[in-house]
Amino acid sequence: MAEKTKILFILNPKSGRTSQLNVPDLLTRYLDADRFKYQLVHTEYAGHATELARQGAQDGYQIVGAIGGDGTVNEVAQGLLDTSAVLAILPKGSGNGLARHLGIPMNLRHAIGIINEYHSSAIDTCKINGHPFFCTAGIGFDAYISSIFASNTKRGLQTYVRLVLQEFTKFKPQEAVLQLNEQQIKTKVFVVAFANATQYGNNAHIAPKADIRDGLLDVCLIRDLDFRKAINLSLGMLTKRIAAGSSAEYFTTTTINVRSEQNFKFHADGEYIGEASRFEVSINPLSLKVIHPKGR
Ligand SMILES: Nc1ncnc2c1ncn2[C@@H]1O[C@H](COP(=O)(O)OP(=O)(O)OP(=O)(O)O)[C@@H](O)[C@H]1O
Repeated sequence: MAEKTKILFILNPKSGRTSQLNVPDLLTRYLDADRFKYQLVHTEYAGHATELARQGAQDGYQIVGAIGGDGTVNEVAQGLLDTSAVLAILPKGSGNGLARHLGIPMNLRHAIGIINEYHSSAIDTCKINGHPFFCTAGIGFDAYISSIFASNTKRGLQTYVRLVLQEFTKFKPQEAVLQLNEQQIKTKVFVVAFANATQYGNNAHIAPKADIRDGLLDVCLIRDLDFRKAINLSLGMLTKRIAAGSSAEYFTTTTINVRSEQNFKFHADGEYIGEASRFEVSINPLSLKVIHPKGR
């Protein structure tokens, strides 16, 4: 009999839907026990998932599964960079941007079914000032919101929307210079989003044309926004029609540099990282293997 494939599942107990999900029970019932043997570990602090994933890959687990939201997926995926282990995602977060992009079902039973099929391929990975990201990163308003969100005791979509509405009028665009494709753009910046995947999570598609395997970053520049344009933009994100609107401009590139006189806050996969006045964002084509539904 063929040897079973070893999976290490890493669960973030603090992520998203904390409800009555009984992950051990779901894994026992629905993961194909003839094909896989697994171990389930819980994170104990922020950043722990990266250590666990790296150790798991070193210990010979062929698959390392992230059970959580984009923050957990980011941490696990970081630990798998430069290893041969394959990333699996069981979405349990509030946004689940990468899982949604890859067509992984939000229902955990069905997501386990995708692991059972074990169809995988490589995706691009990116870095912003050395911090890996796999879905989106950004400077400006989205990072400003993630910085407040990080210190909020309540998470979830409702909190996020409330913060956006509350903070929108307070936020002032800043001057910056963008350097990409031998082009220099000196402009006010409300948001610059760097997209590997199409969405922030929750089906908010900031870069509807982004292809996660094309070796290119999709850059979305929003110079300034009034309330009416912001509503249009939000609707555009949800209907994947943002590119047709006038508030957002799009570029594709392999590297982009941004500099400014003032600091910008920045995020990677929705997690607030800090502030800087210079940014280098780059892409490493097809550098991480991920399990996803066939054809995605
Ligand atoms: N045991 C832990 N205790 C406290 N924080 C943790 C723990 N494990 C992970 N974290 C942190 O929890 C944060 C949120 O995780 P995650 O992003 O997966 O959930 P989410 O915010 O609900 O989902 P999404 O990003 O999809 O909206 C991450 O910043 C991660 O570092």
